[in-house]
Amino acid sequence: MIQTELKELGLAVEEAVTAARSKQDSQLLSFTEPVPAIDPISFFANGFSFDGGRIFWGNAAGSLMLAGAGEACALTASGNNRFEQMESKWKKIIQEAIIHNPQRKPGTGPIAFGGFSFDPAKPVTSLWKSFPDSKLRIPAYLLTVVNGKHYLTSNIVVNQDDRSADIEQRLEKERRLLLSATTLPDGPFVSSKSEVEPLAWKQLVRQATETIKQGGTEKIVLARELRVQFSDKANVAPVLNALTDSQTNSYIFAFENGDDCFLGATPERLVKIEDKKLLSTCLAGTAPRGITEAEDNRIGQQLLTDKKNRSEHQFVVEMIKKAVSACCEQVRVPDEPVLYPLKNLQHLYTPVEAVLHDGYTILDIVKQLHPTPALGGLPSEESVAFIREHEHLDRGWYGAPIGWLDAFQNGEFAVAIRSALIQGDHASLFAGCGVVKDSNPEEEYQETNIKFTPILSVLGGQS
Ligand SMILES: C=C(O[C@H]1C=CC=C(C(=O)O)[C@@H]1O)C(=O)O
Ligand SMILES: [Mg+2]
Repeated sequence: MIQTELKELGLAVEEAVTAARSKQDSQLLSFTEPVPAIDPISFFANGFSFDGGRIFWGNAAGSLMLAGAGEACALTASGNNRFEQMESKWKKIIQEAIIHNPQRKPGTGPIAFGGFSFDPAKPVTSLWKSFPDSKLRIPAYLLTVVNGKHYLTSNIVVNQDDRSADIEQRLEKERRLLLSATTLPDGPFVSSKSEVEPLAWKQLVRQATETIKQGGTEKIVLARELRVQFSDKANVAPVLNALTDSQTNSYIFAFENGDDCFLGATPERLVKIEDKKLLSTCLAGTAPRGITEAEDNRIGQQLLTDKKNRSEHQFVVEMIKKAVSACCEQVRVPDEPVLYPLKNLQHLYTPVEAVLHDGYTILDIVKQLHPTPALGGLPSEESVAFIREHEHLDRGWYGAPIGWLDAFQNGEFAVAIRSALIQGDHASLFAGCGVVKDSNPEEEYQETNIKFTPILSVLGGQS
């Protein structure tokens, strides 16, 4: 990584042009500076015409928001060693980049933002055709809001025959557009919806419980799809706005790839790393919220002591604890879960804290953890094989890691659930649930219905 001294953007562009000419190859310049406050959703809305697509991230704590427009570079990787491929591609980009980022705040500078498919061994259908096994994008422009401060990072690929003055002119125009105030367009409205094969899905839950009872597998997470049609082409920015307003305690994410956009509001952190400190989350076991406080408390207390939900949860705790212990020291995991309340439902929640051993990166941890038994099952290989063979669904990026990493070994990935893939005037919504030996198909079906609610309601559908 070539770090430049504090300087003006124009001088940094000249330095990058000189570097491109001397190595006779393109040069990535990443320039970060503080900017006046702007709503990240307005920034996202302003970026609609930028090639490649837009990204959005709001962490569950509300302390970090990212909005990106355009694509400076894209990293893709496929197959079983996609995490390792990504790691080496990312390292190479960072090593060769010219980076001007004096304040080095997490989530600023050249970040790689994107996601992975749930299972690279499952054949891809036309539904997910524009989403590869994994893709991380360095956005052309990135707005980072960290602890209330706003930073703009411009990532520019400079070619050897570029002229500094032309680049500066283009940057000025695009930055002005992105940072201007805007009014959000109207959100989508659902004109019709259809559940994909609900009866066959309940039958599959029955089959999974039978398989579990025969031994060898203890938990299998099954998911299903709900398709919705909009009255018009859907605008994404107002959907993100509604998710941010309505889904507290959740990560709000969006990855737009060409004309398609995958977005959602997930409560499930996979891993966060900041200054070597690791946080992970065990989240599994579900109940609805009550209407009155008394009813809510009663449902919560029942959830905390319910045998079936506790077993669903415990499989996740044991697996995450083991995976984290392999790469970390000072691993701390409470003995008992607590409740994690969301707008429409509540979960059993156990946080995991640890300190990362030297030599490990966030992608190593993502590889170790994905899929946790909250999305795959236990044992992992057998449950994923069952899903691959029997589930009538192309999960695509649903249920898989989505997030970002920066050049300073910080990053955060969530598990992409409570999500939808928007494709013009229609969308597919996804929801799943942990099936254990005493799961009841009708109850699991109802659980997935509640899990559709947060995303369905912001898409303009009935809840
Ligand atoms: C698979 C999903 O939820 C997982 C996360 C939390 C609780 C779960 C459950 O109780 O079944 C699931 O394991 C989903 O929302 O699509
Ligand atoms: Mg469940």
